[in-house]
Amino acid sequence: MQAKNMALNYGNFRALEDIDMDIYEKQVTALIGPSGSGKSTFLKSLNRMNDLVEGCKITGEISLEGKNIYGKNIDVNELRKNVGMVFQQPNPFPMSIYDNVAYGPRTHGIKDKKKLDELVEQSLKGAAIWDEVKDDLNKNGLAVSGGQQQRICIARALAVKPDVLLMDEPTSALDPISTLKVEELVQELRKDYTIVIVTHNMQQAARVSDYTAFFYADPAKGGGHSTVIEFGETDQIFNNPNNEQTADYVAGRFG
Ligand SMILES: Nc1ncnc2c1ncn2[C@@H]1O[C@H](COP(=O)(O)OP(=O)(O)OP(=O)(O)O)[C@@H](O)[C@H]1O
Repeated sequence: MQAKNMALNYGNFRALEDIDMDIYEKQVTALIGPSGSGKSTFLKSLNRMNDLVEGCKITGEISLEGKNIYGKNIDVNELRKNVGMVFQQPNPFPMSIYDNVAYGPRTHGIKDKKKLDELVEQSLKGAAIWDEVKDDLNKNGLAVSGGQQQRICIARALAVKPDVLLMDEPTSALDPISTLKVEELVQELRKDYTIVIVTHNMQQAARVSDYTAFFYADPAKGGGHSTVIEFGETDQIFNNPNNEQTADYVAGRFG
C-alpha cells in the first residue's frame, strides 16, 4: 500500500498531514509515536474505518495495488475483505468459536459446510490456536482467555483471506505470555501477509517489524498536524535514527 500527500481532518481539527509512506508487501511495518500522534487514525484510514466517523475528511491518496481506495467505484466491503483489522481489545462476537471464524466467509456468501469447516480449521491453524480449541469449537468465543480471544479474532480476520492485516495495539490488553504468542504469530504471518501494527511497546516494534514509521505532532503547531517524521528499516530507526525526536522517543526520553 502507499500513502501520497495524505491528510486527515476531524472537522476543523487537522489530525494528520503530509503523509507519504510505502507499506511494503509481506513485511511488517510498525507505527510508533507518542499518544495522540495519529497512529490509529492513519491505521484506520488504510481500510476506511474512518468513514464511520462523522466529520472525518481525507485528502491525498491511499492506494492498494496502485488503486486509490478513496477513489470512485471502490467497494468498501471488498476493501475491508482485502485489508483486515485486529483491535486492541479482543472482541470476539458472542457466538461459538466456529461461528466467529466462519462469520466473514458466510457474509461473503460461502454456505457449503465442508468449505466452511476447512476455512475455520485453516484460519485457526494460521492464528496458532487450532490445537487449543479444536475440541471446543462450539464453545462461546468469549469463554476463553484474553490471549486466546485475540488469536480467535486474528483467525476471524484471516478467514476472508486478506492481503493486508492491520493490528491496533493487539497485545496491549494481554499478559506477557499471550503477548509473546501473538508476537511469534506475527512472525509467522508475515510470510503470507502484509502487516501494519501500532504499538507503544518499543521492544515489540524492534522485535516484530521490518520497517518503522515514527509519527510526531510538533507542539509548535498548536496540536494536531501530525506527520511521519522518520520512516525506515526498523534496525536503522532504533539504532541509528536520523531525527533527534526519533532518537529521544525510541530511547524512552519522552512519550
Ligand atoms: N473521532 C475523533 N474525533 C475527533 N478527534 C479525534 C478522533 N479520533 C482521534 N482524534 C484526535 O486525533 C489525534 C490523533 O489520535 P489517534 O488516536 O490517531 O492517536 P494515536 O497516536 O493512535 O494515540 P494513542 O497512542 O493514544 O492511541 C488526537 O489528537 C485525537 O484526540
